Formats: sequence, structure tokens, C-alpha cells
Amino acid sequence: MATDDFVNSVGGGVKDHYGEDSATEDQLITPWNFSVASGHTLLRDPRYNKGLAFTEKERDSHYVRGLLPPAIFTQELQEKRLMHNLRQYDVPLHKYIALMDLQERNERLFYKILIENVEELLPVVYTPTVGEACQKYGSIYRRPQGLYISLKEKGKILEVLKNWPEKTIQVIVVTDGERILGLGDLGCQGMGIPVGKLSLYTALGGVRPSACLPITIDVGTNNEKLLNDEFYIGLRQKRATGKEYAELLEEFMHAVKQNYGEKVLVQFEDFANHNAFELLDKYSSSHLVFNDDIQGTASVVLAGLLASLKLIGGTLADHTFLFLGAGEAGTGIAELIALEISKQTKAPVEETRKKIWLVDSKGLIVSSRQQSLQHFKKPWAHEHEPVKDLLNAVKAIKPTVLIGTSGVGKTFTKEVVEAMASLNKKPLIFALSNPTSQSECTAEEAYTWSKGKAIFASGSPFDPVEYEGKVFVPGQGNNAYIFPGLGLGLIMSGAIRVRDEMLLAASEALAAQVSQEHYDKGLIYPPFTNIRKISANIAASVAAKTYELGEFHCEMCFVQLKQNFLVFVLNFFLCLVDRSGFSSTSTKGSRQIRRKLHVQPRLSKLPLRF
Ligand SMILES: NC(=O)C1=CN([C@@H]2O[C@H](COP(=O)(O)OP(=O)(O)OC[C@H]3O[C@@H](n4cnc5c(N)ncnc54)[C@H](OP(=O)(O)O)[C@@H]3O)[C@@H](O)[C@H]2O)C=CC1
Ligand SMILES: CC(=O)C(=O)O
Ligand SMILES: [Mg+2]
Repeated sequence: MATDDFVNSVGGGVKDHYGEDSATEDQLITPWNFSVASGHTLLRDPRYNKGLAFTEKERDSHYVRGLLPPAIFTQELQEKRLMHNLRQYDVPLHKYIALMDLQERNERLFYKILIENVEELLPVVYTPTVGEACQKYGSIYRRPQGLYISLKEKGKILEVLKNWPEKTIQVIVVTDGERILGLGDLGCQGMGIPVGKLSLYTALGGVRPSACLPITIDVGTNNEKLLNDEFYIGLRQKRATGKEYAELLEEFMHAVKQNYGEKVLVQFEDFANHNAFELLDKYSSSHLVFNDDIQGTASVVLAGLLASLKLIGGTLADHTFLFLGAGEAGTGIAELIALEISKQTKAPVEETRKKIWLVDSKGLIVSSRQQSLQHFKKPWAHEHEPVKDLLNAVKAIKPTVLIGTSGVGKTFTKEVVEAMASLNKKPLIFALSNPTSQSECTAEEAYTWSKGKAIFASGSPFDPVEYEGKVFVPGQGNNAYIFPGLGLGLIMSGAIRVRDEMLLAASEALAAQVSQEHYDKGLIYPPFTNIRKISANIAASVAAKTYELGEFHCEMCFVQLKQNFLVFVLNFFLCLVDRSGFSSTSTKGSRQIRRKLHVQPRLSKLPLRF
């Protein structure tokens, strides 16, 4: 090709003097062709960029000498600098933006600081700040952090999945943005939720970032404010429903299985309840799916209840439960409690449901409302006269446990909390709605209105409260305790279906990790500081349950299982320890044991250091 031809071969009348565009113009470049980055490109690649941590040798071998200032900072020093900078911001959203920028710049450093400062940073990358980030996602949008599948992609979803640079995906978190936390329909801007949840899969569970895929399905939004917002990043149309919606979701689920196989875990997140239950029901027999809002939340609350029995006494069956909110979270939790009581007492679940009552926006769910109830509320329509509001429901039902899953803040009023305190020596109160603005009450309100009697946990974090000279530490009843460990257990065991027994196993494993030291502080969940170890234990229990139920598909596991079940379980646990970033001695020790046993780890650990 003559030089002039070459220069002029680029379209749009712009001369390509440097040949930069010729490749894309003249030949098809598939985005899944990989090359090893070096030089300037390496510094722009968040997966391999090490900031100022490149050694002298690396600076030469990777062609980055001179592209960086001369100083070499260890990862620890970079962490110190970043945490110092983050702490200068007063506005949580600014911290969120700074952290997202870091994730885009230096992924390993992002995870290191998240892992090592989990209690401080969880409220930033997760609830409550992620809620505000989603509300303003269009304005703060920088780079795509996940895959957007809109109605425009109908008929080509498989091709869209193939555009994602990673081929080996283990977990997908998908939302359609219709019920983002308790903030309602945020359409395409719900993307912040799958991104946040998956960053916890890595930081809290140890799943490789490259194996995680955040997806937002955009079928429009009914949020007028967003539709009129010039910075809105989604489709500007009302939500598609019915056949159009179902077909897009069907194509998506089909493409996911075709592209990633049967063992990819799909976590449904923040769908509105009119779709959530149906999707879960439809795909739970053909895919490895679970709904975090229905099942993950149920599992974390059940764990809190099991642990709290040490403080409030009795067995689960001795208690009476009242919910404010009868949607995904409310009925999901209610059902898992009923299943656990049934498991413990051998009573049929139809019987054990009778100690569980729910209030929705129309009042107590009772049998006279049966005809007009959505299907997921029907099992909870017990015989009782109608009760219009929560306070009267508390007085009528006399619950020992009050659980808020309404998505509406300030609904546990002083009168409600006082009524709970007058009925119980130690009322157990969960205000689970997120973000903080939607919490049914604050920790301070729960402790002061109950005169220090309440045992309290909330969906979004609250600081400790001092009441009459005593410090009360509220727990965080959030599904973040469950989904990273549950997901890890499912992935590592090669599970192909999620079953209720696995959720129960996860709850029991979490509850077992609450120690006397925690109880002494009034806590019914262990602190998040130990979450990687907690997740590893949950994962081990879930995996064991998966094997027990035979709900897995893994040729290698199967051979090992046949050879020696115990050896395999030990190997599995050692893998978890490796992945949890424990001390090098334990890692070295576990490798030695594995060598002795002639078994191999099935997944490599997340590298925390360079
Ligand atoms: N802590 C955690 O880990 C989790 C917390 N959540 C939080 O729980 C909340 C609810 O989520 P989800 O269950 O999925 O939502 P849903 O929309 O499925 O359910 C909400 C329920 O609350 C009821 N409700 C709404 N307003 C009132 C009111 N003023 N009085 C009484 N009941 C009311 C609704 O009644 P009706 O049916 O009549 O409309 C519905 O039954 C959200 O804020 C979410 O962030 C969710 C998952 C996990
Ligand atoms: C925590 C969570 O999943 C929710 O609030 O929706
Ligand atoms: Mg959710």
C-alpha cells in the first residue's frame, strides 16, 4: 500500500498520519484479543498498574522508567497516603468517587484498602453512600464499570456478553434498577448496586475481581425526575413490562448459560417485587440463581435471630414475629424463619408460619384480605380481625421480635418502640430498610425509647450510642454478611442450584461466629473486621451442604469425593484459608499439608501483595 493511500485510507476525512486508526479501519480487531501491557499502557491498566510500587527492575523490564517519579512506594505506603486523602473529604459521595477512581486506576490497591479498612469503607462503597451515588450516577459517571443490556440489545445479548473483556465469569450481579435500596426506581443508574455488591464479593469473600460481572438491564424507567434529567444515562422511556420484559430477561438468562456455563452464579438484586419472585421461581430450576433481597436477607436475619436467642432466651419457636413490610425482604425472611422452626420442631411449615405476622401498606395481613393479596403474601394471611396500623398490630399480636422491611423511614415511632419495650424484657428490633434515610428508626431512637432494653440491628450502619452511661453497639443486619460467603461456597463447590438448606446452613454458620465478647456488647452479629474469615466459614458450610444435597457438578470434586471425602473437605477449607489473606505461615502450612495429601487448591488466592 502506498504511503499516501495509507494516510488517506482512514474515514471521516481525518488524515491518519501516525497510522493509529488504520488497524480498526482496515481490519477487524476483536476486543477479546489480549496483549500484555507494558509501558504507558500498563500504567493505564487498573488490573496491573501498581502506582508507585513498581520496583527499579520492573521499571526497566516493563518500559515504565521515566514515566513515573523516581520514588518507590510500597503498597502499604500507598494505602496510608490514600486513606489519609480519603479522610480529608467531609462529603461521603466524594469519598465514593475517590474510591471508584482508585478502582479504575489501581484495582489491587483498591481491594487492599477496602479489605484492611472494611468497617470504615463499607458505608462508602455500599449502603448508605452507594444509594446517593446511584441517584447521581449520571452526573458522576466516569467509565463503564459493568455491562449495560438495554432493550436496544434485544436479539444480540449473547454478542453483548462477548464484548465483556473477561471470559471466565463466576458471579454476575444483575439489576433492572426498579427498586434500588429503599430509593425506588433509579433505572439504569442502579448500576452502582451490582458494582458495589461485586466489590464485596472480592473484598469480603475473596472472589477474583476478574471473575465478577456487574450487569444492569435497562428496560426504561418510570422515574420522571430521571427521564427529565439531561445527565440520565439510560433509555429515556417508560419501563417495558409484560411480554417485552419477559422476553428480554429470557434471552439474557439463556445467553448467560450459553456463554458462561451452568455453574455461573447469577444474583438478582434490587428488582421490584412484581418481577423478583417470578424471576427467581422461573430460573431457580434451570440456573444457579439466588435473589439477595429475598434469600440473602432472609439468611442474615435468621442468623441474627439464632444468635440473639442467647440474649433474649427461648427457642425460635417460642417467639412471635411481626414485620412492617411484606415484600421481598419481609416475606423472604418470614419464610426462612418458618423453615428453620419447622426443621427444629419437625412441625409442618404451614403450622410454623402461624407465629409470623406481617403488616403492609394496608395494615395487618389477615385472612379477610386473602383474595386481594399478591401471591407471596397469601401464606401469611392468618385468622385475625383487620388491624390498620403498626402500633395497633404490635398491641394486638404482642410480638417479641419486630422487623422493619418497609423501605420507609421513621415508621418505628416512639409509641411503637415503647409498646415493644412494655411487652418484652429485651425486645429485638431490626430496622432493615436502606439507606439510612429509610431506616425504620435510628439506633439512638431504639435505645432511648426502649430505655436501653432493645437489642437492635439495622440495614445501614449506625454509630454506638451512649444511654444513661452505658454504650450500646448496634449490629448491622445486612445481607453483605451472607452473599459473599454463600456465593463463594456455591462457586467453589461447583453448585448448580441454590436450595433453602444452603441458606439455612449459611445462617447457622454466621450465627455460630458470634462470641461471648460480642454478646457482652449487645451484638448479635460478629463485627465486619473479621468478615473474610466469617465468609470462609460460611462458604465451607454452604459447600458441605451442597455436597450433602448432591447439588453440584464438578468432575474433579467428584473423583476426590469418591477417594476420600475428609481429605477433600480439608483441602477445601485450606483453600479458603489461603484465599482469606491470612498470614504467610498458615498459607505455607496449608500448602505443605496439601502436598502431603496430594491434593491441589482449585482456585488461586487473590493476590494482596506485589
Ligand atoms: N438490610 C438488608 O440486608 C436489606 C434491606 N432491604 C431493604 O428493605 C426495604 C424493602 O425492600 P423489599 O422488601 O425488597 O421491598 P418491597 O417493595 O418488595 O416491599 C416493601 C413492603 O413494604 C410495604 N410498605 C411500604 N410502605 C409502607 C408503609 N408506610 N407501611 C407499611 N408497609 C409499607 C409494602 O406494602 P405493599 O405491599 O402494600 O405495597 C411492601 O409490602 C428496602 O429499603 C431495602 O433497602 C432489602 C434487602 C436487604
Ligand atoms: C442491602 C440490600 O440488598 C438492599 O437494601 O436492597
Ligand atoms: Mg438489595
